[in-house]
Amino acid sequence: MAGHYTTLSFGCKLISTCVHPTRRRHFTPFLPFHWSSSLNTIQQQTTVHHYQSTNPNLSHRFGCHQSKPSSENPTMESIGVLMPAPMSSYLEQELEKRFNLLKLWTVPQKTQFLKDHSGSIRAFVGNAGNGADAELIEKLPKLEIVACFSVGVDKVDLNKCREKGIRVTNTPDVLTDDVADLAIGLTLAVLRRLCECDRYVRSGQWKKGDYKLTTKFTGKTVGIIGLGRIGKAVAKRAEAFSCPIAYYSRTAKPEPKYKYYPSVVELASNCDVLVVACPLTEETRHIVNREVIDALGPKGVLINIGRGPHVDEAELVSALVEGRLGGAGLDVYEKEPEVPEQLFGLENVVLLPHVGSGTVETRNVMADLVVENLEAHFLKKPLLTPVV
Ligand SMILES: O=CC(=O)O
Repeated sequence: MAGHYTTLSFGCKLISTCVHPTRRRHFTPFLPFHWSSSLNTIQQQTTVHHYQSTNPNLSHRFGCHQSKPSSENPTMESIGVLMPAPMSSYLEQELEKRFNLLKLWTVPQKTQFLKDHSGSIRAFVGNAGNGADAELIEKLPKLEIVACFSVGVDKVDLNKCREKGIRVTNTPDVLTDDVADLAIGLTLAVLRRLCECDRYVRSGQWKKGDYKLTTKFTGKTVGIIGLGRIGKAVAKRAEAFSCPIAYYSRTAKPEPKYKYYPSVVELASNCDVLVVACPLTEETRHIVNREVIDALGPKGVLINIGRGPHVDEAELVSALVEGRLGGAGLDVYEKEPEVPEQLFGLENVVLLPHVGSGTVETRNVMADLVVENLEAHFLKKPLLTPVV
């Protein structure tokens, strides 16, 4: 390792992946002037997203009143908003207040239902697992906007949307902290065997002897693929654990504290934690392949909080089973909710059910953002977080 990295040597390597919205800016529209001064004060103490929310919890926190929803926009009630699967009861409730919410999962004859309502469906709400592919988009001739209840838009056919002039929004920023927190949580869980220790206590094994020694996190080198919002948030947290930070991205960033590597293999060879903080695209599919896994080696740990297809899962499984990789903390998988069963018996692996942004607080703010993007669109105002 170059520079200050050369002085450090560790008994363990870590790789982490996460998704991030590379092209999104911090959004500040609709911020009333009187908020600005209170936000400035709050920002000195904590991370605050400049986002005017109808979420009463946030309104209370920011000392401002809740904005009025649908009553001001009665014409919106006839707009059909299609939701393919349950995502958040709060989101459903807020959409139902404003629009004609059509819950596809509640109807048995889905094809007929889509035909019957294709004349009124002008919006689609997707999430990480439920997107709008070309086939669905073709079935909805009146579709104007796809609002994703997720930061990742890999399940939406963006080209088709561009071609048809359909707008697309996502929920960046508001989930960054949770996803980055989870990356650190998974890292600690794998290195310190937190889940295995918990099982040890619950099964009564502690009475027969102490748990074995584990691996220290503080000071390990964390490598990040893609230094976007989530990548930077992971880096910031890892810095608090005195971890040197290294990263890969298409071009070097003005982050002199962090060591840049021009390839993922080089990064994996030179770090203990590798964070793939890039969106899932054709370019980043299987960005963690056999070569990267081998470069990480038997003391390395892969943490994936991005998308399953960032990693060649078959290669990952065989590397873990054969002991060619030190461990893995996974929140995402190639064919969710299917998880390779070969991983179930491995104590150096921690498996989560895609819960990166899954806190009540964050999901409610994400829901507000979905609703406000839809409202902005139908009121012909600028979208808060446009992708297309
Ligand atoms: O995976 C979750 C998201 O993209 O928000």
